[in-house]
Amino acid sequence: MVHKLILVRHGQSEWNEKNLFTGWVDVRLSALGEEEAKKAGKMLKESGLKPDVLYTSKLSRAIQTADIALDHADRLWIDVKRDWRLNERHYGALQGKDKASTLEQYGPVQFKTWRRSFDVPPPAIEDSSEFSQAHDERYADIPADVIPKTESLKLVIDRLLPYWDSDISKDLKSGKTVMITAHGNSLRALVKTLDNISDDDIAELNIPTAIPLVYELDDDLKPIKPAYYLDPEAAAAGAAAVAAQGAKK
Ligand SMILES: O=C(O)[C@@H](CO)OP(=O)(O)O
Repeated sequence: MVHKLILVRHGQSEWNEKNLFTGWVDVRLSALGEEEAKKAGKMLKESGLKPDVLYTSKLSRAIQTADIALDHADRLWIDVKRDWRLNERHYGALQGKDKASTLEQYGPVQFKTWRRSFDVPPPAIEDSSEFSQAHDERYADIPADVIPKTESLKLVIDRLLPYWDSDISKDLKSGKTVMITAHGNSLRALVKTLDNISDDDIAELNIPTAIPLVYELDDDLKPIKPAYYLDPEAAAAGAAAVAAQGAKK
């Protein structure tokens, strides 16, 4: 049996537009992001893919993207599961900082290490920071010492894979088409695992906003062919724009 998995990064957020490190800060979609989500829904509908269940993070930009896209795909009614383990990578003390100024201040090597290295997390955020999630009620059921104060991609994989095993993979194996709307780095964590990408090579992988990425998986949930974007040209341009983000003012 072929198991279908659709990954969608949220549309452009207000902080993507402003070029700020975001992580767990709960910003909403920009007007462009809402448009991108609509397009994603239309692409889904045209493709004939029919998600049966939706997984999202606990962050509004992923939730909004899913709602808009599913509405335009006539699938707004499907079951939904939200979990913090699909959240964006926690960006630590970088949350709220301008990417271009950070690149200028720390230089390209440190900047890329913080953004794209596999296992180097940025400095931790203080609980007193206005951009900390230490007291955010949506995480009230998570033990305080489990709520991250910063994360590397490796730490994202460590928190995401148990959820993949306990929930997402079960729905896939039962024959459901699963759609996940999440974030640039939480999706990089998943793609790294599904495609078995090395710790070094993952640095060069960027996920564009709101273009569905489709996996066809075997019974062991291994890809039976390379995953494909529903709009490959737009995806390549979008991924290049993400890679170049720090350079923008
Ligand atoms: O700021 C962030 O949370 C992420 C995604 O928008 O940025 P980056 O692509 O720099 O990891």
